[in-house]
Amino acid sequence: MQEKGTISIHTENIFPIIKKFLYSDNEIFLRELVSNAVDATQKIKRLASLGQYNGEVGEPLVEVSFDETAKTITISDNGLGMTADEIKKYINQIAFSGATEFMEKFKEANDANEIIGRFGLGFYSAFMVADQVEIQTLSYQDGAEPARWICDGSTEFEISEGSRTTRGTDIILHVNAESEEFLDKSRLQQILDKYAKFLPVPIKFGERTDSVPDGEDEEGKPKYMDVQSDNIINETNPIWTKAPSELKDEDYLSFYKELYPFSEDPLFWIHLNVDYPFNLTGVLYFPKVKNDFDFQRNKIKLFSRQVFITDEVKDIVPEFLMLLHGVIDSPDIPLNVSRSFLQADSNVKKINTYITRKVADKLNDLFKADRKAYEEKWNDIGLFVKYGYVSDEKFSEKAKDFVLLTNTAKETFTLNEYKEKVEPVQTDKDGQLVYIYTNDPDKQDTFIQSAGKKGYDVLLMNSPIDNHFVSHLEQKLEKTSLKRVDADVADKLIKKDDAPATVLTDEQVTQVKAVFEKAITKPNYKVELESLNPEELPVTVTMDEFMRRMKDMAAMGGGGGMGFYGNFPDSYKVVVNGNHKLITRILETGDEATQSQLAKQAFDLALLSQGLLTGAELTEFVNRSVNLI
Ligand SMILES: Nc1ncnc2c1ncn2[C@@H]1O[C@H](COP(=O)(O)OP(=O)(O)OP(=O)(O)O)[C@@H](O)[C@H]1O
Repeated sequence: MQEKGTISIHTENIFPIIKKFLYSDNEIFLRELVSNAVDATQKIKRLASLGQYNGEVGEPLVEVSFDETAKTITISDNGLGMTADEIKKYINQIAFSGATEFMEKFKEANDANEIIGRFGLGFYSAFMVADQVEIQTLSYQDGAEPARWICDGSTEFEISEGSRTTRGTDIILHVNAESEEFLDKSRLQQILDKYAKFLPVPIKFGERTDSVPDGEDEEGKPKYMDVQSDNIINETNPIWTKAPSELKDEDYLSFYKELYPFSEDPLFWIHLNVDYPFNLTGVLYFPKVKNDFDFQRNKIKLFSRQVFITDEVKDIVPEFLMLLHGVIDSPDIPLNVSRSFLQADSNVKKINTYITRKVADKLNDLFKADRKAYEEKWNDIGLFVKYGYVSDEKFSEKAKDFVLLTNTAKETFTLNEYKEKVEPVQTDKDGQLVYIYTNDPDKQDTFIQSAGKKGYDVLLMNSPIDNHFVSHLEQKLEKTSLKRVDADVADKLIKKDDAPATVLTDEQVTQVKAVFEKAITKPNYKVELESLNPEELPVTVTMDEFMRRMKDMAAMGGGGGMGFYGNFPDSYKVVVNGNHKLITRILETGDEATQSQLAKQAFDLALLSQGLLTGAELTEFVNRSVNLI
């Protein structure tokens, strides 16, 4: 048997194009060829179970080997093999409808995966690294002859009698000059670790030597001997393929350690297992999250039938769950995913929804089953529960029952509990609930104390997500607004009817205002007299809640015209408590210098309590204080 022919595509120069285009991620040739080999061993098993093959199936095995001198890499399997006719059918007729279509489409393709996936060019990825590709194969079929196919990457091929004596296939790559990096043990090991670590069929790569006990020597000491065995690089039954009932916590933890050797133990995990309307298995872990968003991204590995595809799961896993670790395996996601595919695929959207639901259910279960343990974990999970609450409508719907609020006394509440707690005291005269929060309990301590005196509770909102969380709460909660504790003096944070009456006449108000305006030389500080509780501080410096939020958003790069606010200088309100006895003192001294000194001192004290007094102003304050005592 000897036959020469032309591969049936119409465009002569297609290989150079494939080669050039695919060059960037050429390591995937190994993934493609090993996957084909695995498929071949699984197919023979299936044929046997269907009664279409009566021979010995044996233990499936795929072997990857290389020869530095001959410059070859060989992928061998004991799968179903191919007859010469099958080679012609499956290998020669490239599995796409026509070269014209390919030529048309490749222009818009974004990456190699996209081309391979769309046109079924798995086998041909071999030409990314090889000048010449050879197949030696023997089919399982009765009376089959071994066949050999060789092709140099042009459209010319040759089929002849092969030399294989056992059922299965060898794919021999004659590695090209640019790809010699692959003729290296550790490089190949690395690629296999990446893509083949959890394949369902044993993958052999070289041999390993183990030292095993071998009785005792004359002196009674234990003896050891070296035993050679196949170096199997993969775990054929990783935990996500097993039923949760078969697994113990240790199994999940040790798998986690295997995936992320240097990480702390995860907080908990979710075993995913669904077969309708799409097929998906996996284990997602909740890591200990520090307050750094990006650092731990891309920790979820995506598999398709145990073949690693990518760790960029952006479109499959909801954005807010990108901090999770673990694996997802779905045969409904093709081996060669590309970004444009993922975005368009309806299964992907369903998977996304499913994962969101599972995560929400798990959190809800944890919360219900052991609230104390849940609260202890809140430090770590709070970040993504809040992230999910603000960014994902479906999640938010469920999370409203287990998202927690923490106050400055470190007590935690659900949204409902908190509402009940503060409703009696923190409802304003129009029936609007006002939640008060701090984002910096040290800096805002004076304000927190004042709010406390009025019986107000202060929430802690000092994580990176809290800016968004606050706005979102305001949208979600009925008749509720949130104010930072320093947005106004405590008396005015929540508008009530019982404001203390002013003791000053209009004329006195004007007089005091003038004193302060003269004493305060800083720009953008606007003086206002208010009639507050006499116990309150004589002067308080505040920044309007709305203005501050706009500026915060502008600082975080928020779009929608926020940049406009960023250009405003900070502007503050200087609230002078007209009912404080200091004001009476100011009015009583006729001496302008003393008036100014008292006003300055009170103003600086207000700045000082908020950490706003620094540099030369601070020195001046200290000197003035020394003079006063
Ligand atoms: N090791 C092998 N043993 C038996 N048949 C094989 C082997 N490798 C390839 N084949 C045959 O060649 C065909 C074409 O392989 P190729 O990798 O190009 O495409 P595919 O596996 O069908 O799709 P994909 O693009 O997903 O890899 C396979 O479907 C299979 O029939």
